[in-house]
Amino acid sequence: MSELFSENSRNGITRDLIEALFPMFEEASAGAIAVDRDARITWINSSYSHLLGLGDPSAVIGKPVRQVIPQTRMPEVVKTGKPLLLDIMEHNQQQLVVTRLPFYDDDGGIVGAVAFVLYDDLQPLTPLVSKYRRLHQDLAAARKALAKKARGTRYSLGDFVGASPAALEVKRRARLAAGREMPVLLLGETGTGKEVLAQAIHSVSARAEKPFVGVNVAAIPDNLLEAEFFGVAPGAYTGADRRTREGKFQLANGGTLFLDEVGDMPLPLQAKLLRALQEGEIEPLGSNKVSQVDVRVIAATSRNLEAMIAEGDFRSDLYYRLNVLEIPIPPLRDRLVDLGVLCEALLGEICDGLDMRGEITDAGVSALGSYDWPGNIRELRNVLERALTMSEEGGLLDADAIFKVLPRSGTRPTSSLTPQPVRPLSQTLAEAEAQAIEEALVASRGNRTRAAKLLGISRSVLYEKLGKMS
Ligand SMILES: Nc1ncnc2c1ncn2[C@@H]1O[C@H](COP(=O)(O)OP(=O)(O)OP(=O)(O)O)[C@@H](O)[C@H]1O
Repeated sequence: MSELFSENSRNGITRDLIEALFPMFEEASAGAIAVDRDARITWINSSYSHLLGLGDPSAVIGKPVRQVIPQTRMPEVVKTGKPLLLDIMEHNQQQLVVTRLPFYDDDGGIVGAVAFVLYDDLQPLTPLVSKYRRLHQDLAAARKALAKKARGTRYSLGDFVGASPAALEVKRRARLAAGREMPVLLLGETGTGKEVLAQAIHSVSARAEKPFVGVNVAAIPDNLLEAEFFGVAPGAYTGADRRTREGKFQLANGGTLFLDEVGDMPLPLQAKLLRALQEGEIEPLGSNKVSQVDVRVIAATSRNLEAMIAEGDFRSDLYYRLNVLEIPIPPLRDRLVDLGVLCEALLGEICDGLDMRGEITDAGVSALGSYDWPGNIRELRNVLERALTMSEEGGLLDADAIFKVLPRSGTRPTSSLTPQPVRPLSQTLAEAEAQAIEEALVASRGNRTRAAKLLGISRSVLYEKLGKMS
């Protein structure tokens, strides 16, 4: 401590208080350092010198702090006299959360500055930051939903983002579907935007002012599905409500019923659904009265219904009834050219209502293109959200930021249930290395200097490795 405050700056009650508090801060932090008014190191504690990987801490005393910690902003604090209360600093590829405070002599002149490393690992903060962002997103989504409440939908056709020929074809068919009353079948992997599209079709159809009701068949236990779809008559079974419970068909009357994951519907219910669609009438559970409903059905599935029909798991008559207009939605990996516009739209959504910007560089977009996106746009959104949470560049995502959060595998993850043959370690390592190099080259658009930098190796080592790979 004696080295920290000079003799003439140690007077006064404030100074005493600071001196009393200092050991507590120092102990609670992951490291502390002080500089004089010329930003030269006057003191560094052992935990910080250990964290920075310095051999002998006394060897750095008197040195300009930038010489030892290139990214530090202590010179700025000494110069402006303004504290930097929470800052993220990178040192040797490690992110540190730092607080820097100036200190003054009794005449108000700046004597130097002190810094505390509050966290030497951002990981513990991730849940907090994510939670904060999620709350803001929920708020923004709730506001958006309220604005669209009259329509009962959150999405319109403009929300299905994409300018590739495949995406434009999807939108063309959706517009066609909106203008007609026929049933629509949306086919696509998980996260490709089936629900976005179903809501969009409804919101530009003649039924737009009527309810849009969605039901995910896969999410409801089989024994509850019938009640969920067709409702329950009062006292239908022991313990049933005395009042009528409306099913999704009644709730959607006049509007659109979106049947998500229709391929997961058990066969007995398929028969009842077919009747409801053919006759336009439903029979609530425990009732012997049928009632008329006017519902337009949009169904969706990620399963191969034709294969299910061949196996006897899906009724072909129901399939033909649902599949009057089919809209196949391509997986993201088949329309990678849309990555740029999708990122722009998703980053805008993620940052909506937050005091931050979210942007991605061209190299960041190329890095995203090296992955095959089994979870499609939902997964893309999650990756961007994670990258923003971890980003240090004020929300600008470059290839480094993307690779930090992108799942390692460039191909679909193989099922853990499928035992993989054990191979020599050298072979596995060589493959992993080749993949990392490929990813770096994709991210750098073939620029080898940049690729080497991304990989943290010299250009010559990269050339040597490329030579061995070819
Ligand atoms: N074309 C798109 N443009 C913009 N955002 C999209 C697009 N497709 C999907 N999304 C976003 O991806 C997420 C998943 O979309 P959605 O729920 O519609 O997918 P889904 O195909 O219905 O998935 P699942 O089959 O798992 O229910 C949502 O956050 C949605 O906003």
